[in-house]
Amino acid sequence: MIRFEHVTKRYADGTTAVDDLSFEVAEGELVTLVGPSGCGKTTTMKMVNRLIEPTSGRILVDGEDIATVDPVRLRRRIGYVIQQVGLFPHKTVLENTAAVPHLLGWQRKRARERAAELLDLVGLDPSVYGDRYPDQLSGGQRQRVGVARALAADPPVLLMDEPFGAVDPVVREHLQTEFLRLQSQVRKTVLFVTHDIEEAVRLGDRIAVYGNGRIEQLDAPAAVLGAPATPYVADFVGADRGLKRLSVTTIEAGDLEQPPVVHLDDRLSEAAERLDLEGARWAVVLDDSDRLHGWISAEAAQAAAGAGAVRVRDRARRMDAWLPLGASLKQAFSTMLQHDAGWIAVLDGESADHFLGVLTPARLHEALRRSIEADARGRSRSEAQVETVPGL
Ligand SMILES: Nc1ncnc2c1ncn2[C@@H]1O[C@H](COP(=O)(O)OP(=O)(O)OP(=O)(O)O)[C@@H](O)[C@H]1O
Repeated sequence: MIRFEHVTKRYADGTTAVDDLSFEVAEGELVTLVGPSGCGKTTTMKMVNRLIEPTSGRILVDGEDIATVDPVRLRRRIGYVIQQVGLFPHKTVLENTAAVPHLLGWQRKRARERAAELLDLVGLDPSVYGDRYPDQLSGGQRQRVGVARALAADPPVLLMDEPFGAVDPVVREHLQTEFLRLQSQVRKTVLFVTHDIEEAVRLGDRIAVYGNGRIEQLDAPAAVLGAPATPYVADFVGADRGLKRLSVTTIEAGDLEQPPVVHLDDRLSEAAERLDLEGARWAVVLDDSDRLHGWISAEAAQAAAGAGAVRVRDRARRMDAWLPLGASLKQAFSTMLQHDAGWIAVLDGESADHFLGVLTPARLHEALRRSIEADARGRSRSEAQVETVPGL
């Protein structure tokens, strides 16, 4: 969809900002450009909408050499979101969002309807925010209007230059999550510039690590973190890249442990016996329809059997936290911490009504090590062998 062929940009003062760059972004793909300040990310991006012209080489958008396309016509096909947003201060949120369709000659009513639809899509209720002016919004809300505005004319390509750079880390993470949800619906071809490796890893289908006008590595986030191509990339992604992988490594069925499972209506004495027989300290408790209810400890089951309690439901404890298969290890770890839990139940991703097993901290650690080993050896995670120093 976007193709760079031997593109070089040398500024008038002799600075080579981009040096013989060749790569391609597929249709519907989100590629993050990440690297330290001054390495050529913004120059790369601005050449796509012809705000900057390359010194040599060519760029194709949807098969067409953009040097031959009128810049104004080209920019209609390319949404552009920047850090400073650049909303018109004297226009309302709705008018700002409708600005591009308006320029394209859409009828006023249709442009406003489309703008309202997009505000809704980026999480801003148009009936609440539509008539406000930009200075009546928070920084995060202004960024969302920027994204809505860039999407208003439904361009196939989006260029985003540090769009979430100016907001605090909590709002930033929130905007990233919403943007991922949005992108899964609209599937634009996106080039996304950031100097934050965490953001690059979280958002990118692939990430391009820049160093001095060149791409040092272009690969899936897990591969860049697991097997950096050069010492420069290893240094840039950081010594804690194992930890960063938590957010891009997903829970697989093979990672789960299978504790004993009992049902709410089972007799406590039988549950106690089962736990004893299997040498387990607790069991997962499911309801009649096999949905997760919580857990019961071996102690509670044994003690209660003599104290008038009859059924598992009399002593079972609730556990509301669970994760779908395919959630990230980072989500699993943070959910465990949030609930002071030594395990987290994993349910079937689609309907979330089928209990699959539990993830424990030890299994989480093993899954992470396996995924690193698997990437380094080009194998699947289930084939990777890891040796573990035995615990106490
Ligand atoms: N108009 C210009 N004239 C001369 N040099 C320029 C010009 N614009 C950018 N540069 C230089 O080109 C190089 C790449 O700049 P660019 O803005 O593309 O980097 P970047 O990776 O986006 O940086 P940042 O993360 O700080 O925005 C830098 O050395 C910069 O100083």
